Amino acid sequence: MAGQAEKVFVPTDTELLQAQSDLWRHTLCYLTPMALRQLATAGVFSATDAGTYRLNPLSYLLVDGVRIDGDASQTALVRAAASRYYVEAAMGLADWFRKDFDGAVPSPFEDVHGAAIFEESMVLLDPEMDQLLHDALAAHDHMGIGPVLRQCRELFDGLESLTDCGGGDGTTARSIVEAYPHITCTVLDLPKVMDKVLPAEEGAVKYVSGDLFHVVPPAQAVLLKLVLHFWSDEDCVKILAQCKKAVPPRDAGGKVIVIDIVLGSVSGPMLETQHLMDMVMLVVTRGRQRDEKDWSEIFVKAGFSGYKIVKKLGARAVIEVYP
Ligand SMILES: C[S@@+](CC[C@H](N)C(=O)[O-])C[C@H]1O[C@@H](n2cnc3c(N)ncnc32)[C@H](O)[C@@H]1O
Repeated sequence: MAGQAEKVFVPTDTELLQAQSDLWRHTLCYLTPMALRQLATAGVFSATDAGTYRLNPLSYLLVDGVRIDGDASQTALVRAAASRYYVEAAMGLADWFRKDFDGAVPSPFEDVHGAAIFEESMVLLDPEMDQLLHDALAAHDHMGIGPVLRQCRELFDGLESLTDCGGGDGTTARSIVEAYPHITCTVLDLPKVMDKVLPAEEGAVKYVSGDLFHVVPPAQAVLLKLVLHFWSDEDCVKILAQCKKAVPPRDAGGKVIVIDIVLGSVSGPMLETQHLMDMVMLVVTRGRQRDEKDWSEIFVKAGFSGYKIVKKLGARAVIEVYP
């Protein structure tokens, strides 16, 4: 209150010592990957009583060729996200915030490097990095459908057909058909992706080359797995509106299945992961991660009548959205 001396915050000795230790840890965390002992302390490896180190579930994901529901190695993702391209783009964030852009706002990545990830400009800038980005995307995307198939059976029960929108090389669709052979699956992706898939991969899954902003092949359900976080809210509404046109009414079993992060659905270190994933979308794309309110708003704007968070799976969630 005005006129009264402001109460000065005085931490206890315990708080002070904890704060100092935490500050050192945050400041020096760039050294963590540089020593086995540090990696073990951070939980990347497990230390044994014999003074050796062994793999744990986290480091197992860094073993080349490791297979869990298909290729599970996340090495490419780590190498891409820790590359100088990502770090320099993140360092450019402060300048990017202060700039006035004419027209479409580029991501900090585009602003710093003059190229956008997954676009032709990246191939021209650095073909090796472009390949690493694609490998990282595949590693990121391939992990995750197994738990959905095992833990969300109700999503697929009674489902006759599904379009995997932005379904990449069809890894997810093939896993769905293998687990639920009665489902007719179609994959929609850009011509440049489909050109590499077709015709070799034609089989139980149908592949369609197209643009999800224009038309989505009709099915009882449309799947958007790790697609919407790449796009702005405005673009998400456009994509979802196309998906809505592709599915029948709710009472005929029509639905859109969204698999993405719901910010705030978890706590502790996993919440920190969600927030870092939000930051990385800000740095390298024009998209973002969303909390439940954000999701709800774009579903309403796209004309859907309701939604249900079916399951939280790690940092991500599975949402059913009803026409
Ligand atoms: C992050 S990946 C997700 C891949 C896949 N859903 C998965 O989880 O394995 C996004 C996908 O959307 C595709 N995509 C991007 N823009 C698209 C568009 N306009 N029309 C169709 N697909 C598009 C990309 O080629 C890419 O395969």
